[in-house]
Amino acid sequence: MFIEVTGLKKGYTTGEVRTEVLKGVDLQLEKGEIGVILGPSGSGKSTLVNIIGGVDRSDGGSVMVDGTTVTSLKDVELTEYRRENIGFVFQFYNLVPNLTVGENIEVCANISTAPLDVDQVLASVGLLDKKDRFPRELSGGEQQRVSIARAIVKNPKLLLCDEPTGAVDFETSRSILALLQRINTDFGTTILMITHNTAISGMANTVFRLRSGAVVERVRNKETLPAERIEW
Ligand SMILES: Nc1ncnc2c1ncn2[C@@H]1O[C@H](COP(=O)(O)OP(=O)(O)OP(=O)(O)O)[C@@H](O)[C@H]1O
Repeated sequence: MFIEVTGLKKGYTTGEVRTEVLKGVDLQLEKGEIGVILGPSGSGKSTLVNIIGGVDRSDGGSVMVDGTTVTSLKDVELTEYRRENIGFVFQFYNLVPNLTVGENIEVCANISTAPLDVDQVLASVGLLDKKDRFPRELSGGEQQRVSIARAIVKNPKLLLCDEPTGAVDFETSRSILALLQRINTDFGTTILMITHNTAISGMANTVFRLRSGAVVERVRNKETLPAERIEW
């Protein structure tokens, strides 16, 4: 199993109030698959994905990714794990405003041990002609494609997407999802994606429904839907 989350727990203490956010989450995903996490606001989706990606720590349980027990890593090892293996895509693109499109991607390529070619990655997201533009000169959908290029230039094993289509319209969403599907096929990248949109679950191999900090439903799709055929 490529991702194996077992009994994962996480809580936060604010003042004197303790909130248990993840109450024993189990989740498995095979290598090269697409997993979708659905769930209401506050159910713990981002917290779960942040722990899998090594940006947050759990209180209990374990996360294994490609044979590495992420939950046992020391801080320095966790940074290396994240840098070498994980690409992140967020709802709001988090591009550096005073760097060009090309430079935004090069920054990530430069800290990776085996990066892909920047121009090749830009071409694969259809933005080679925008390489010298600044993020503010691009549409929302184009900025999201830059942020996807930035995430994949280091050729990550795992791409974690937190509401990647949350800020764009229907047509742009479909093209972003089609791009993610193509990355999954072309590079064999395993993708775990958070969304509010149940229509997107058709493109997943496995759909996990999170409620109040636990996976309450797990659905395996026999066939996955091409993003172009998703409707909502
Ligand atoms: N650093 C933090 N300190 C305190 N509470 C936090 C922290 N991070 C998250 N929480 C709380 O944990 C709960 C789950 O948050 P999380 O962001 O994981 O949910 P989510 O399912 O991704 O929600 P959304 O769909 O709204 O993004 C929320 O109630 C949130 O307020």
